[in-house]
Amino acid sequence: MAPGALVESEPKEVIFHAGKGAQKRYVLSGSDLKPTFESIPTVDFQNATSLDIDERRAVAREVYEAFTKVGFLYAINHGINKDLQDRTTSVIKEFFGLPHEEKMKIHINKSPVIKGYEGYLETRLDERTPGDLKEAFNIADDPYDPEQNAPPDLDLSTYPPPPLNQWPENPATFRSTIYEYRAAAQNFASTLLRIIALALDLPEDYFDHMTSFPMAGLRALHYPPQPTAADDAIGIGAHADYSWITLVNQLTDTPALEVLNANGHWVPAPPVEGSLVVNVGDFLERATNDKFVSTVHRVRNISGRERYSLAYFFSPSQDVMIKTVSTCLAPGETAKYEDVKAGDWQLERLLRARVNHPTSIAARQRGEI
Ligand SMILES: O=C(O)CCC(=O)C(=O)O
Ligand SMILES: [Fe+2]
Repeated sequence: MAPGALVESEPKEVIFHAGKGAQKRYVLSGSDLKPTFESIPTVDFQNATSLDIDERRAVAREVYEAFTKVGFLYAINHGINKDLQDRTTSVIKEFFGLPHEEKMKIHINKSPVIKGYEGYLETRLDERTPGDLKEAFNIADDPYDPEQNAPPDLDLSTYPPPPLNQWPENPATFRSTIYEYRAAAQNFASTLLRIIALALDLPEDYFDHMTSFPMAGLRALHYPPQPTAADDAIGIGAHADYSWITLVNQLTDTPALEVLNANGHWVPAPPVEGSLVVNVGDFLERATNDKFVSTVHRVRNISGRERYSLAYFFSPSQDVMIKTVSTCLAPGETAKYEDVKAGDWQLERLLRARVNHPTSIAARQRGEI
């Protein structure tokens, strides 16, 4: 290269998956730079359930700031205790350490709702890579799992016949521990829903109806170390979440999560002991007419160490209509999005992201995706 030639150290655009498919964001520099975040704020939820409304409102103001400007926050004092976190980390590590054939017994292709074990390179969010360098275990809302206490009047006709979730035989305490964690995460999500309602100037119980049998999924993840900074390697390609909110527990101290700011720069979100990463998903972005941002993120494990994490995706019950919240529209302003049924919208996105799954192939043949 000639002396003085420009060295392109960063790609000029970032490609990510959000909404209906691949989108682009330009990487800005110099005078093009916009005001945007450079770090992830921390919000203390100690007072989120205080008996004093002013204290609850103070938490809501911080959540409003974080969700409008960043779309991500670190939550502390979220109520998931260290003992449960340690036991959860331990069963997850043990599960991923099982022989491949053992994990394949519960492969997602055996579940009509794409739940169970998913191996390395099976998803590919970034088409420039061979696939996402991670393995995962997924569960979702499943009325046939007694631990989920489905309401007696739930319309089962919207669910395929059992089995939906698939559980490994080992470790023996895997299922009970994962359900214990799910209950704790759901508890915090319910608190958060009330704080979000306050932040949007709504009655605190405004979103409570969404939780009668929420689409609450858990996804345990294992990312092996990837070759340092290789462009064609990624743990999970850049994407926005199809959830209402996501709670990510970075189970170990391995940094790898990165969040995209408005300038197309990646801001690290390293593990902070005792915290959960909370991010806005596409449903909440839609309902707030883009006031809260469903921010793009990715996982790149260049630490040289194994990384484990556990994401809890909270979405409303299947039959809830996602409508624009009135307080998010200025007088005369119209909603950017049409109303959608939560279950239909989520399923479509799930199927699009798993092109080779039998349920996706069948939906494509019927022209549904
Ligand atoms: O592992 C993480 O930190 C994040 C995972 C994630 O973004 C996802 O599963 O949607
Ligand atoms: Fe995500």
